[in-house]
Amino acid sequence: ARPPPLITKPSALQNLLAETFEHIPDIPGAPRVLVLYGTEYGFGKEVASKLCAQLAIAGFAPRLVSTLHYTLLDLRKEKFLALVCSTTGDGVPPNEAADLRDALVNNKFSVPENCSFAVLALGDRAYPHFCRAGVVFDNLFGDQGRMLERVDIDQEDWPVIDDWIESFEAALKERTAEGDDDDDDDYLPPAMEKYAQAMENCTDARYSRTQPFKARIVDQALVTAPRTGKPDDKEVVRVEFDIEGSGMEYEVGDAVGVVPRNNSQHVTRLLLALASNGDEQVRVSDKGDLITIETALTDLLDVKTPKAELVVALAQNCTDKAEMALAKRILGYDVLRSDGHSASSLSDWGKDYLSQREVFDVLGEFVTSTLTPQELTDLLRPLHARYYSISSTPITSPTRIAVTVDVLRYSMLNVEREGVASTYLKDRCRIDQTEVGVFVSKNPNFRLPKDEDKHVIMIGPGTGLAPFIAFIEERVETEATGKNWLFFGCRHEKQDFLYGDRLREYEEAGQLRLDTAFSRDTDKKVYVQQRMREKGCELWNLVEDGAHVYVCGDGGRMADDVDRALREIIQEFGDKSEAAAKGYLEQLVEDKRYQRDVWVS
Ligand SMILES: Cc1cc2nc3c(=O)[nH]c(=O)nc-3n(C[C@H](O)[C@H](O)[C@H](O)COP(=O)(O)O)c2cc1C
Repeated sequence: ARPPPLITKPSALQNLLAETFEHIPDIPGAPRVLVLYGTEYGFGKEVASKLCAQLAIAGFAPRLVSTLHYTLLDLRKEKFLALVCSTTGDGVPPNEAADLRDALVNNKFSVPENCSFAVLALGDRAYPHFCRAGVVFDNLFGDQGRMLERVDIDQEDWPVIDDWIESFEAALKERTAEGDDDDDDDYLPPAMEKYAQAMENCTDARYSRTQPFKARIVDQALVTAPRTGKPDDKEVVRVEFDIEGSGMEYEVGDAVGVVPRNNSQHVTRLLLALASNGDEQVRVSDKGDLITIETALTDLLDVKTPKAELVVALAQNCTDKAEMALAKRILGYDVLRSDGHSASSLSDWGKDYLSQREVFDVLGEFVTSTLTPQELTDLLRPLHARYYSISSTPITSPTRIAVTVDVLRYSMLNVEREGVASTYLKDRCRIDQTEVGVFVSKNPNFRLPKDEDKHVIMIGPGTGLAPFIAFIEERVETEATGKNWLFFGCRHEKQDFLYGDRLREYEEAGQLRLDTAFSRDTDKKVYVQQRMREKGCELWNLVEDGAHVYVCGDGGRMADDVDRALREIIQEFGDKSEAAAKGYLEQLVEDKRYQRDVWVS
């Protein structure tokens, strides 16, 4: 799992929407609502624009403003405020929202009592600090005016976003209805006409999850040794896409979004469970086209991860006592007497239970319950794009994008399971035959130094090596004079030393300093952070000499361990107190000399 969808070029529709609501006039009788957004890649603005459109239709006068252009003190004049804010970097607000956050902190300012606000936080669960920027704003705003609980959005989960928009609108209506008698229910801002027309005429030019570029697979090669059948086998594959003619551009450090397709065997078994032949027509969203259930299950829906709502629906029409009891245990309440429980609530036991099962397993537990194809469609999550760090450089491959994919296969409840996108790319795509939907996802917080004489220190165990193979290639191609130093780790040198030969060649040519930690080849387990500590003095000297430090890979233990090792090295060799070492590292982050691209697997 990786970084987010990039809106490479804002679509004509998006521009128009944004323009419309940036200049909306004050309209007598229409309550003003300030819609602030903080975005790095444009999704926040897209969501905020949609919110404005819905509010305008509902008779409000929304004003769309970037957090960059908003003066904190003006909040005293607002009655209603919605903030849509994404999280970027290593859990920080987008650049354009950083000043507003600082202003709130420095002035100890919270939203005044007379202003009702709500926060929609955008993020991605694959990151360790899920939706942290939205959480921070929600806390800083204080408790006085909060009209709705904050909602945290995982990737582009439009159904949840739409629900939030609906709740926000309902809360506004409730508040403006009280004592407001000049409400004009028929009011529609004149600009909406332009908007409606644009909706019809507009062709969306960007590449995104919903409109990816169809890229042919031109290479696919294993970069680990062939599998031996042992439980700790690793299987990593390099896949190359041809993006010629797409107009897409990328830089090293960027990621590519891959739109996967589900395994047809998994689709078939769900169709069998529904007693469907796959041809029934369904709509995946209210405004979506009619498509067959087979297409919906193959291309648009997550057929693995069950939601609580699925259990609720199955419990509502099952006829067996044991099944009802199971539902009650999973949900923590009896669906026939919901007692105010929300459809998405689960007991702790239920969370654990569902986390170990796929949709098909859950259907199998409720055999007396039947769902129609449309009902199941409504109960499944959208199929998300998966993001992979790019392992090629446009200097040598401007029309090809390579990714390094860890193929996910595991056993759960004694059944063999597999990841969606990784097995799609490895097992179900063919060189020169398959076209895969892709789009570039910019990552401006993970960039090589512009100055080629700066040193770079890269820490990337496992598939965390993926972007660094491109970093190194680019530095070699551009004949960068700064040093390149890589810390790599994996379990076994012979089995899973990705790109081992290539890295050794760079090392032998004097283009790379390589330190490796093969954790299971020795009696005592050894990891990259130990190698860093062993070389602490040299590492410190290079950092003092202006080196940029990069970490990529598992954001769980590895990223924390590496961070701790860096602080200890700064403390010991820089002769600093613990607090001073922490401050030194924070300054490196501020100066964009310590950049991390980490995810939770
Ligand atoms: C480099 C990078 C870092 C990110 N870091 C986080 C993070 O720490 N926490 C999180 O919840 N989401 C993170 N995301 C995901 C974005 O918040 C999410 O994709 C969001 O929809 C992007 O919205 P925007 O286009 O308005 O910036 C990150 C995305 C990128 C590209």
